[in-house]
Amino acid sequence: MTSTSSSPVTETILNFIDGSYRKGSEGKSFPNVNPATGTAIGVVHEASQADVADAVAAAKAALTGPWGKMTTAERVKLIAAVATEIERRADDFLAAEVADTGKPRHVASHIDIPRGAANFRMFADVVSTMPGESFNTSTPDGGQALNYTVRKPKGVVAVVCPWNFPLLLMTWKVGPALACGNTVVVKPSEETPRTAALLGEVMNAVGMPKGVYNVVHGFGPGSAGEFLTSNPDVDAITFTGETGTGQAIMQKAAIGVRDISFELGGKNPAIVFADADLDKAVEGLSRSVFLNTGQVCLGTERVYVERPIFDAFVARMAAAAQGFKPGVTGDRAYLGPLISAEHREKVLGYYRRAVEDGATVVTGGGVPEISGAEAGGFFVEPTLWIDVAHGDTVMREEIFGPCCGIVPFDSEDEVIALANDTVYGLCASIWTENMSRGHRVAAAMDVGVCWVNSWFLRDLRTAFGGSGHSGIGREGGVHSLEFYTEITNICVKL
Ligand SMILES: NC(=O)C1=CN([C@@H]2O[C@H](COP(=O)(O)OP(=O)(O)OC[C@H]3O[C@@H](n4cnc5c(N)ncnc54)[C@H](O)[C@@H]3O)[C@@H](O)[C@H]2O)C=CC1
Ligand SMILES: O=C(O)/C=C/C=C(\O)C(=O)O
Repeated sequence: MTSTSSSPVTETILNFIDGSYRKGSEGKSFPNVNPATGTAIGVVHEASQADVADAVAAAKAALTGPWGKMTTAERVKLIAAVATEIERRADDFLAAEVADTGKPRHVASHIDIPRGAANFRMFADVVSTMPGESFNTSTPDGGQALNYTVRKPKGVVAVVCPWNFPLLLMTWKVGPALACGNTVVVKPSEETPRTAALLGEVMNAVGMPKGVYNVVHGFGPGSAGEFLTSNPDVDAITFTGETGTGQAIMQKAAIGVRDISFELGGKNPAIVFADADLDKAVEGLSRSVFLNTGQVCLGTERVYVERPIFDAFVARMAAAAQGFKPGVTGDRAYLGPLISAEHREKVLGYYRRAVEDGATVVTGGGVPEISGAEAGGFFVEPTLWIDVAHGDTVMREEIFGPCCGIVPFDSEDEVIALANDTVYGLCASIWTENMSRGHRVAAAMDVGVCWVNSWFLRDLRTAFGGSGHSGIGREGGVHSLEFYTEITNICVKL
């Protein structure tokens, strides 16, 4: 990405290494495709192994340069300036994110871009107010010792990102990493390279020292992702994406015993009790199934509904689903495309599989008829299934599309067992007007995050992450400090 243009849509997208934009040293590039039209709209310069090594070396050197010598107050001021600059350039970030993902502008302008800024501002606050820990300790000779901790940055952090909320998920990691004094090398998804590249301009504009923030473009295996995660000068790896990719990265992290933080896939359940406020439940769950065209790790793909309201709920959800309009850009009800032709093929494979396994399609189930510029986009219909069995593939595997299976249940114990019977453990939502039940069932969910009568309601200070195949570790607020800092305990004999 050039540092001067304000029209990112047609730009060449470059790596950002040691404060400068660079082509890949091996001359390789790949197209950047707009998923809403299926057309190439840019060229991304792929980083070679040598480029990735340069980025890591720049990040390592920056740790002992002006960045490493800053006080916390100076560092936090710079981080807050990054947030302000993202806000000032919100239109550029919005254009870049919409071009890469095809998502509705109102989604990117209300979720992706503001969170990009908030992730820096919140972690600047957390680090400024970070308390230390101390203990007075009795010693064997009848005296006293004082134990206290100091936190230090871990070093060079590799940040490997997905394509569904590119700026949001990248800054969710870069914000705390920098606030804690680390340096980063970011590997954005090959599908969505623009906002990570654009953030380099922001870093230079606020005076971030060179080498603190670096971006390398490319793919996973045999490309920038693998080059980065296997570089021995990377001290820690934070990753959001597919569970299988997490396993591959974990193997690389084992060499050199590097720390990892993983936020992986999910097969998130929702439980709707008969006493739920149906309006609230349908509004919340249609958002959780269809927002971002279902490409949300927190999205709901299994809905359990208490039998007395099952038919009414299904009818209301079908009406809500039909309100999402794939391909109708500019309409408030616009349902964006899936990220790529390949991902659409994967989702359509699940659509076919559901029917083969005996599901009844309540609505959707295929590819919408679209004319005009969006005819080549990677759209699918919002889809709901009933008559799905617990063991069906579409009820067990993460699909990452705008679809879910809806299943009736008869008792609280039964539904808790069904909801928890998965290898994943990212999130759940419970819908009931009986708050004792809400608290009780929420606590029984084997997940990292459980919402009651809401979904994706985020307070950035809270612990965020998943258990089982959904991840390792928690980020958010002070929890991020556990991953992005190393503690030295100092024991002073008094
Ligand atoms: N937040 C989530 O839970 C997400 C889940 N997914 C799921 O994952 C599926 C595949 O999507 P992808 O974009 O291919 O996800 P992915 O997990 O393969 O890719 C995420 C990031 O990891 C990088 N990567 C891939 N393999 C790597 C390796 N061996 N070493 C280092 N880096 C590597 C990619 O280049 C990208 O930057 C989707 O169909 C969807 O079901 C995708 C994105 C986000
Ligand atoms: O709010 C967040 O921090 C994260 C939201 C979404 C995801 O993590 C995801 O879809 O991967």
